[in-house]
Parts: sequence; C-alpha cells; structure tokens
Amino acid sequence: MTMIQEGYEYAKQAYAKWGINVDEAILGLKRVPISIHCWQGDDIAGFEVDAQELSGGIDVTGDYPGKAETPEQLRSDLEKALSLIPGTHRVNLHAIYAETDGEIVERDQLEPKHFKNWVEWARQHQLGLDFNPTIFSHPKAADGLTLSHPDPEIREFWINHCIASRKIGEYFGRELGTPCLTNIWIPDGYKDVPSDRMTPRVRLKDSLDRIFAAPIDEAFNVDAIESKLFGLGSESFVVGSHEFYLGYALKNNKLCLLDTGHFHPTETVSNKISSMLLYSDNLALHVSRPVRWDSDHVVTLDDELREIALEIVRNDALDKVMIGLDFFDASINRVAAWTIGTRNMIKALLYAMLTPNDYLKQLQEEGNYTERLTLIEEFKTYPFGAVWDYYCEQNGVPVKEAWLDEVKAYEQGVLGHRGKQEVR
Ligand SMILES: C[C@H](O)[C@H](O)[C@@H](O)C(=O)CO
Ligand SMILES: [Mn+2]
Repeated sequence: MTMIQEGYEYAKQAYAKWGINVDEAILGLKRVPISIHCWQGDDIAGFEVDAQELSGGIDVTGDYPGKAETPEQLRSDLEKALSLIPGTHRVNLHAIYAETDGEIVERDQLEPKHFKNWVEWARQHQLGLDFNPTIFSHPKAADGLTLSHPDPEIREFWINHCIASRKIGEYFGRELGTPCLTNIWIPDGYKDVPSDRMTPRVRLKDSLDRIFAAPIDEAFNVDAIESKLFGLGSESFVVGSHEFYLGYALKNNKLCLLDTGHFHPTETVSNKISSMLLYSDNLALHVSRPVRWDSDHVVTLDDELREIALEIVRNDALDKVMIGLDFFDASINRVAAWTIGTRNMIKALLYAMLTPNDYLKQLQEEGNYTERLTLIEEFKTYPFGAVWDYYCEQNGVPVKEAWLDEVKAYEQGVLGHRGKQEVR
C-alpha cells in the first residue's frame, strides 16, 4: 500500500466514526463542475482586432511574464491548468475572446461562428462553456455608463450585444450538450453622490426587459445578472446593485450572480446563499477574494471559502448553485493562479462534504452550542488532506505541491518564449 492509500484508509476510518462515507464524498465531488474564467490567462485583454484598454472600474496589476496573447496560447495555458486540477470542469468566456480572422466585428454583430474554435476545443476536452457579454473596454463604455446610459443609441448598442451574447450562449449549450450560463455584468455608476438614483435604474430595467424579450431556448442558455457595490470610478453609486438585481431576478426568473468581491468588506456571500435559495431555484457565484476591496485576488482556502462550500453542501444545493471563479492576478504565474484558485474551490467542497453536517444541525436544534463549536473546530484538523491527496491521485493529477514543478517546466518551455520579457 502506498503512503497515499494508507493515509486514505486512515482518513476513511476517522470520518466513518461520524457516519461520513469518504468514498461517496469523492464520487460526489467528481460530479461538481467549476466554471474556470478564461480571463486570468491574459489579464482580461481578449483578442479583439481593435482591442481597447481595460476599463469598467476593474484593474489587473502585476507584470509577470508569459501572458497568453493568442487564442491558441490561452487554450494551451488552460489545458495545462486543467491537467493539474482534478475533475471535469467548464470554461467561462467573455465576448472579447471572439476569433474574427483579423476582421473588426462590432460587439453587437458577434455571432456563434466567431466562437467555433472555442466550441471545438471544448468538445475535444469534454468541457462545458459559459459566456459573458463584454460591456467594458470599449469606446461606448468610456464614460462608465452602458445599459443605463442616457443616450438611447448607446443603450441600443449594448442591448444588441447582450442579445447576440445570449445567442452565442445558446449555441454553446446546444453544441456541447450542457446549458451555458450567460452572465451580464455592467460597470454603470457614478464616482460621486448621484442626484438621481431612480432614472438610471429605470433605464437599466428597461434595457434588461428588452434583452430578455429576445427568444432563447432555456434548455441551452441560462441568463444570470451580476450585481456590484462599487468600482474604480463608481465609488458612490452603482446602478446594478444587489437589491436591484435580486428584485429583477426574482420577478423575471433569472439567476442572481453573487460575486464574493462585490459586497461590503464584512458582508459575506456565504450568509446570503440560504436566504436566496428559499426564493430562487438556482443562483450563480463568482468566487473571488477581495483584499480590502474588490481586488480579485486568487482564491485561497480561507474561512469564507469553506463557509460558502458548507452552505452549498449542507443545503443539498450542489445542483442549484453554479460555481464560477473570478480573479485576475498578473503578479504571479497565471497558470499557477488558475491552479491554486480552482484546486482551493474544490478542496473547500471536499472539506464541506467531510463535515458531519446533519449532526451539527441537530446539535444546533438542541441548543448544544458547546459541542457544535467543539466539532467545528476539531474537524479542521481531521485528515481531510489525506482524502484530497487520494482524490488527486485517483484523478491523475499531481498530488500536493507537485503540480508546481509542471508549471515551472511549462514556464521554461512555453511561457518563457512569449513576448520580449524574460522569465524571472
Ligand atoms: C471580467 C468579469 O466579467 C468581471 O470581473 C465581472 O464579473 C466583475 O466581477 C466586475 O467586478
Ligand atoms: Mn464577477
């Protein structure tokens, strides 16, 4: 028996004492797809022929060499990361990742054909695809207003871009046999205190109504809307706030997408999941890591990540919560960033599955808070790592930090030859 198997056998016994079947947990874990955002690989640059500077109140900092500069490079980097991450997952694209053969195609004119390479690639690698209209980094978003813009022509442009995006999402879903989550996020807001909050929100509501009035097959495309609290340049007011989209989603049967970086610093998404699931069949997440602000740091296995996973698992919501990632760190190797963040999300789910959730619920009902706290704390040092190692081995991906050697080799062999910069 190898050390990994020995560790697994020991862990199985430790968890079995609490009625937790570890074999079942890892079978369940394998069925959970994580939607991995492509934009970590190229600092949200995209491949538009007339690409603009990143805008929309988001920013990527760092200058680590080797970022992907072509669709082929980005797909190759994603493949590398996926080979280091256990399980079968999804890739989340933005409209700026269209391939238009050197032609300038305006965003409202984008069509499924501009994503056929992505679909072929996804099919080859058994990946689902998710999608986002890109409503920033564009001259028509230069003043920070888009779907709520006072100018009807600008609104019209973005409405048509969103309709085109939903059709692309529908194409992904139909081609790949798994529905695409098409998520709308807009940066609209004001740097300073607005004198009218209602009018922009009325316009945004009207724009959404028009976007969703365009017929789409919900078997292939599922719509989501993502709220935000503030951004760079929209510090005082964001049109698409949480309450705005929560109301819109409930009334119009859309998915609310909660980005963990889009709330007040002490406000947690983990605390919202149960409330939202009482009124909505599904919801979507952008798991990120805010550090003081919506800084989109790489996801770590911190308390909030575990709490999010616990809320999903103990409420039987693995089929209801679409888990996506959203971080972009250009100060470290980008393939490593994907690998760290995604492995952590999966680890958190495993941790939650290896928690005696029913018994802990019972303790709470009985008012036995002493035992509740005791077990929550003691389970933090149960042999969860041994199960994780076994899961990685079973899935043919490197165990523990061994994946970093592969990333280093990839950096030496591939990333280091990109651009003019030298690998550190
Ligand atoms: C690039 C993403 O769509 C973007 O990060 C958005 O989801 C967001 O979270 C903006 O803060
Ligand atoms: Mn997000």
